[in-house]
Parts: sequence; C-alpha cells; structure tokens
Amino acid sequence: MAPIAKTYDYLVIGGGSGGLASARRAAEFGIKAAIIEEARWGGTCVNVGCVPKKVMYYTASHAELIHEHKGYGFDVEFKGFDWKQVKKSRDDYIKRLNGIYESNLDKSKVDKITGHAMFTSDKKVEVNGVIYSADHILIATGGRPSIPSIPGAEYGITSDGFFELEDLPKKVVVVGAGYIAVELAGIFNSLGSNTSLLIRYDQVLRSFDGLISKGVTDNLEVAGVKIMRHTEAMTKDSEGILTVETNSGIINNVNCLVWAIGRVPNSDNLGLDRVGINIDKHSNIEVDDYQNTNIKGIYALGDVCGKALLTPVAIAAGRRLAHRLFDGKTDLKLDYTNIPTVVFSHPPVGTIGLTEEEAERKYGREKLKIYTSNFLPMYYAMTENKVRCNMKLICVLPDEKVIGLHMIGQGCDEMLQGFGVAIKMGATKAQFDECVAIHPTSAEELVTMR
Ligand SMILES: Cc1cc2nc3c(=O)[nH]c(=O)nc-3n(C[C@H](O)[C@H](O)[C@H](O)COP(=O)(O)OP(=O)(O)OC[C@H]3O[C@@H](n4cnc5c(N)ncnc54)[C@H](O)[C@@H]3O)c2cc1C
Ligand SMILES: NC(=O)C1=CN([C@@H]2O[C@H](COP(=O)(O)OP(=O)(O)OC[C@H]3O[C@@H](n4cnc5c(N)ncnc54)[C@H](OP(=O)(O)O)[C@@H]3O)[C@@H](O)[C@H]2O)C=CC1
Ligand SMILES: N[C@@H](CCC(=O)N[C@@H](CSSC[C@H](NC(=O)CC[C@H](N)C(=O)O)C(=O)NCC(=O)O)C(=O)NCC(=O)O)C(=O)O
Repeated sequence: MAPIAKTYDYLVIGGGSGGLASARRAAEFGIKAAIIEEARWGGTCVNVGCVPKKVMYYTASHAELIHEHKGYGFDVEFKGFDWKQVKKSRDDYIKRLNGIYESNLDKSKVDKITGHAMFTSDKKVEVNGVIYSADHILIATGGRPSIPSIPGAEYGITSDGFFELEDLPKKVVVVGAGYIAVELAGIFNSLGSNTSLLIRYDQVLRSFDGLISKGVTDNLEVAGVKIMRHTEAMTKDSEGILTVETNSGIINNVNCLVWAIGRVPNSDNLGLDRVGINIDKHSNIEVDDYQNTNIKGIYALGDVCGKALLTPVAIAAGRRLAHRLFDGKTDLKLDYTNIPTVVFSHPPVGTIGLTEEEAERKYGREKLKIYTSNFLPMYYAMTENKVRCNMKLICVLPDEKVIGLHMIGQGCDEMLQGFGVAIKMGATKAQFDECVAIHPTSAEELVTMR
C-alpha cells in the first residue's frame, strides 16, 4: 500500500458549494484542512448550475424586454441575437470564478488535492494512489443529472450539455417538470426556440403550492411553450435530427432534447461500502440532523444527501458543521424548515413554508386563514404583454402565524429573502401588516392583504 501522504484534521471530498464553504470556514479555526476535487473548482453551482443558468436567465430577460420597449415609447429595431457571444462571455466568467475559488482556498490555507477520491477499508481516502487520513472527513460530492432508460435516450442531452450548446437550437424538447425543466424551457422559449415541454402529469412543479404549479404551467403555455405528455422513445437520423415519440403524438424535426427529470447523488464510485456508510433507496447518503453519517468522524451534506438540493443549503450546512467540529459550537446544525426558494421561471416564483395542501394536512382546514392577491403589476400598464402577479399567504389560527408564502410574478425572486427572515422569526399576519407598505411596488401587496 502507498505510504500515507499527509494527515489532516479535516478532509473534504468535493470542491463544490458545500465542500468549499465548509473547508474554508473550518480553516478559520486554525485547523489543518484539505479539499479534494476531481473536476472544476466551484462544483455544480458555479460550472453547470446556478451561475451559468442565471446568466442565461438574464439573457432571456433581455429578449423579453425588447418586446416591451415599444410600450414605453422606444423605437428599437431588433437585429438578432448572438448565442456564441453570450456563451463565450459566460464561459470566460466561469473560468474567472474557477480561478477565484482556487485562490480563495490558497488564501484560506486549505490544501488543494486534485483527483477522484475513494474510501479505503480503513476509513482513509485514496486519491491518485496516495492515501490521506483525517479525524474528520466530509463527503460533499453533489449529484449529476438522471437519464431515463428508454430507446434512444442517449440522443438527448442534460443540463450539463445545455451549457455546452454552441448554437440556439431551432426546435427543442425539454423533458421534466421540476426546476430545471421549467427554467430551461423558459430560456429557450424566450430566446426564440420552438419549445415543447414534456411532462408526465397535468402541471409542472407539482410539489409546490397549487397557485405556483398552475401559474407556472399557464404562463409557460401563454408564452408559447407547447406542453405535451411523456416521452416514449427517440430516434435520430443521419443529420442528427431527432424524432420524439410521446403519449400525445410524435414530434418531428427536433434539433435538441434535454432530459431534466431529476438528479442522482454522487455516492457511487466512492467506496462507501468499504467503510459501511449507509445510503437510502435512492442512493442518498443517510445523515442525522447534525450531518453525521452512521460512521463516526464521517459527515455528509449538500446534494449527495438528497434533501433541499440548493446551493445556500449546502453552504449553510457546511459552515455550521465547521463551527460544530472546530469552533466549540457543539449544538449547531442547519434547520431545514422554512427554506426560501426561487424558480427562475418567466416571471419568477418565490416560495417558502408549507403549501396549502401540507398546511391543511398538518393543522386542518378550520385552523387556516388564507389570503390571496392577484393583480397586474403597474409595469405592464404600458406594455402590450400583460403578466399578472399572484400571491398567497397561509396563516394558522389563532394568532395567524404565517406558515406559507407563495408568489409568482415580476420581482418575486428578489422579494422573497426579506419575507423569509420574517417567517423564520415566526411573524404573524398582524406583524406583516404593521410594516408600512412601500408604494408602488408588488411587494406592498404582501403587507396589505385582507
Ligand atoms: C442547472 C442547475 C441549476 C441550478 N440552479 C440553482 C439555483 O438557481 N439556486 C440554487 O440554490 N441551486 C441551484 N442548483 C442546485 C445547486 O447547484 C446544488 O444544490 C449545489 O451545487 C450543491 O452543492 P454540493 O456542494 O452539494 O455539490 P456540488 O456543487 O455538485 O459539488 C460536488 C463536487 O464534488 C466533486 N466530486 C464528486 N465526486 C468526487 C470524488 N469522488 N472525488 C473528488 N471530487 C468529487 C464534483 O466534481 C463537484 O465539483 C442548480 C443545479 C443545476 C444542475
Ligand atoms: N432555482 C433553483 O434554485 C434551482 C434549483 N435546482 C435544484 O436542483 C434539483 C434538481 O432539479 P431537477 O432536475 O429539475 O429535478 P426536480 O426534482 O426539481 O424535478 C424533476 C421532475 O421531473 C419529473 N420526472 C421525473 N422522472 C421523469 C420522467 N421519467 N419523465 C418525465 N418527467 C419526469 C418529476 O415530476 P413529475 O412527478 O411531476 O413528473 C420530477 O419532479 C431541484 O430539485 C432543485 O433543488 C435546480 C435548478 C434551479
Ligand atoms: N448575491 C450575489 C452573489 C454574488 C456572488 O456570490 N458571486 C460569486 C459568483 S459564484 S456563486 C457560488 C456560490 N456562492 C454563493 O452562493 C455566494 C454565497 C454568499 N455570498 C455567502 O457567502 O453565503 C458558492 O458555491 N459558494 C461557495 C463558497 O463561497 O464557499 C462570486 O463572484 N464569488 C467570488 C468570490 O467569492 O470571491 C448575486 O446574485 O449577484
């Protein structure tokens, strides 16, 4: 066996959101930390997730605004859109971020190890034939897109492939009904692709409050996305053009199909069985409230645990773990309730807390008071295109504590964070209303509902 290369206090596997945040925070407490990454520093969020996605969302938002300039008196001629230029600028930006994240590790004095990490049977970690040991080992290896096992599935791409596209496809099919399907279909559609979205049931985002699932499905259709039922099989001709068979008919001449049907954890190919780390039936690593796996001294967090697959969740869990292990905050853990989240649909969704269905199950209908608001944001007074805003507050009696807030409309993405603080603090409807409205904004509706 190769000799031990180095012993650390904290060894982190995975240089993505959770791993980076945890390693850097831990190093602040004077311990010896190292982080292992097999691909690009920054992980999913920076390389093939939130960051390039948000660039494309902003790109799509420009395309929408062009159509709205006229209403505000601007005579602007649309001469075309250069996907290649945006892709190049986006790739350059991501490369800069990779460098920033790498140099942040140096500044924090966290050792960088590049290569694929595997556990050995004696609770150590092997990378490129070198063995590393540590009292505390964190697994933050994230996940990857799922691909179904249907004939021709390999002709499709995933969100990873979306970021490699060199041109805007003329005709595109997105399969799935979650965050990624909704966001990518919206981007393609706004930028001018003929876009179909294939879903299994009646609406997208089925696990969200009904106001959101219906609202986003309707908005996609009004914006021109064709929503169809389920993919059965796919074929590709010699020129790379796809034919997609669905329950509701055949879609011909498809230039690109994107699978966006969920993600699987990177818990395989890690040697977890050699140490006996438990995984659940979906292969997510099992952890307790403190991110402990069943093996002492080995922790896991972020997407590889399969709960709330969001960058700030991985970061928050990672930083709390570092404080718990190395800063004497022995009881610190992430509270996974009331996590605010945004879907970057067109317009965006902001949501936190229980859906109406969940609240009814938990408290009973008679204990709930629901407030709603449906209005046309003032911005659309001048435009031809009109997109209404829909909001819902779910309150529980007797004091009308706000236990759910769901909204879809212009600005709802940026609106949510502050309301998230209030809800996390246990605010009641009366306390919402005590805050004087800011006029004219969409947000004021949330403190004036009756
Ligand atoms: C298209 C898309 C858009 C998204 N948009 C948003 C958004 O807008 N907002 C949001 O909050 N979240 C978003 N997410 C989710 C977010 O990216 C993830 O929740 C987050 O990146 C999870 O962080 P993590 O640290 O758990 O894993 P990751 O960021 O995936 O990092 C894991 C790292 O571990 C490395 N690794 C894996 N196995 C090994 C091994 N054996 N050895 C060495 N290294 C290994 C991987 O290469 C990777 O770099 C999006 C995701 C996708 C796919
Ligand atoms: N803005 C943000 O914060 C973003 C966050 N993310 C995170 O990444 C995670 C992964 O995203 P995503 O991949 O969209 O996964 P999601 O889990 O959000 O959604 C996947 C959906 O696809 C549908 N589906 C599953 N299997 C199939 C199938 N075989 N054929 C057709 N549809 C299928 C299911 O919906 P149904 O049961 O209705 O068919 C399922 O809910 C998200 O959950 C989110 O946490 C990702 C992007 C943006
Ligand atoms: N809220 C700002 C975010 C700006 C931002 O965070 N930009 C990042 C882009 S990558 S975004 C990558 C993502 N960062 C974040 O999520 C930022 C988190 C927040 N600022 C915090 O510290 O908690 C992440 O995975 N972080 C892991 C980690 O930080 O350890 C950046 O430039 N970073 C350069 C730098 O940090 O010097 C916006 O949306 O514009």
